[in-house]
Amino acid sequence: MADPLLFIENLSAGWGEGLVLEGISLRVEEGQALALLGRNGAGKTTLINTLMGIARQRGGAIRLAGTVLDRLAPERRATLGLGWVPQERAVFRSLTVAENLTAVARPGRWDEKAVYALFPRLAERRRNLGSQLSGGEQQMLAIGRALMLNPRLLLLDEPLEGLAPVIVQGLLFAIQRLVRDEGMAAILIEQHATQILPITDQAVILDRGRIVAKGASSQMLAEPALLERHLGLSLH
Ligand SMILES: Nc1ncnc2c1ncn2[C@@H]1O[C@H](COP(=O)(O)OP(=O)(O)OP(=O)(O)O)[C@@H](O)[C@H]1O
Repeated sequence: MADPLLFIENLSAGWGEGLVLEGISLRVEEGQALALLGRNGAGKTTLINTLMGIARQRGGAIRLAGTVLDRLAPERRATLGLGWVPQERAVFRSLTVAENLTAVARPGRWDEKAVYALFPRLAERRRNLGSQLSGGEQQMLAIGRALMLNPRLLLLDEPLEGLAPVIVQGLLFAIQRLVRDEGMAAILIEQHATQILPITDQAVILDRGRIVAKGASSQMLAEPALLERHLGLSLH
């Protein structure tokens, strides 16, 4: 059988000597979007940071399209196809929007024009500096910049955090276009399960560093008791 796009088996990882994640196994196929859910401190960011080679992998295996990532530097993982949008967005504040995008460009389907088509707001702001953007615009730019790398798998760490509801709706719509219409494979971290489950294919819930539930996103949406138990959500 062909390798999945992302294959994680029995992964344990943490920071320094501390272990945060244990026994994590999951896979993401080409064109699939995975929701990574869990309460504060469950280990979601640690998992993404382990994929990027920033948190420390202690055991298990990570493969991207068959290539073992385990000991590779973050830059190498980006070159192999991981497009990471960290929680803090980290746009270049002293560069314009256009410069932020072209600074990291690699050839492929995603170029400046394609990013502006996905986020028309960025086209209007293309001559503005990173420091002049609103939180929502910065998030669009951070996603656009990751796309300019023409990644195989996009890793979005809480892209909706701290944004006004109207901005959240716009971003969700763009992310939906990306994963549904463009078939971009992605892992999306989100605190609010009900926002992200409708636009993803499968979901994983982490609790205290372990996977406590896994399945089709549609199935999870249909099980409010499960979400309530693991996420403390009330959907009524
Ligand atoms: N950069 C870091 N250095 C050291 N420890 C960290 C770091 N980032 C996270 N941790 C620790 O890892 C554990 C899991 O946190 P993590 O941020 O992965 O959870 P999370 O599910 O992403 O939560 P949140 O939604 O609050 O970001 C916590 O105990 C946290 O203190």
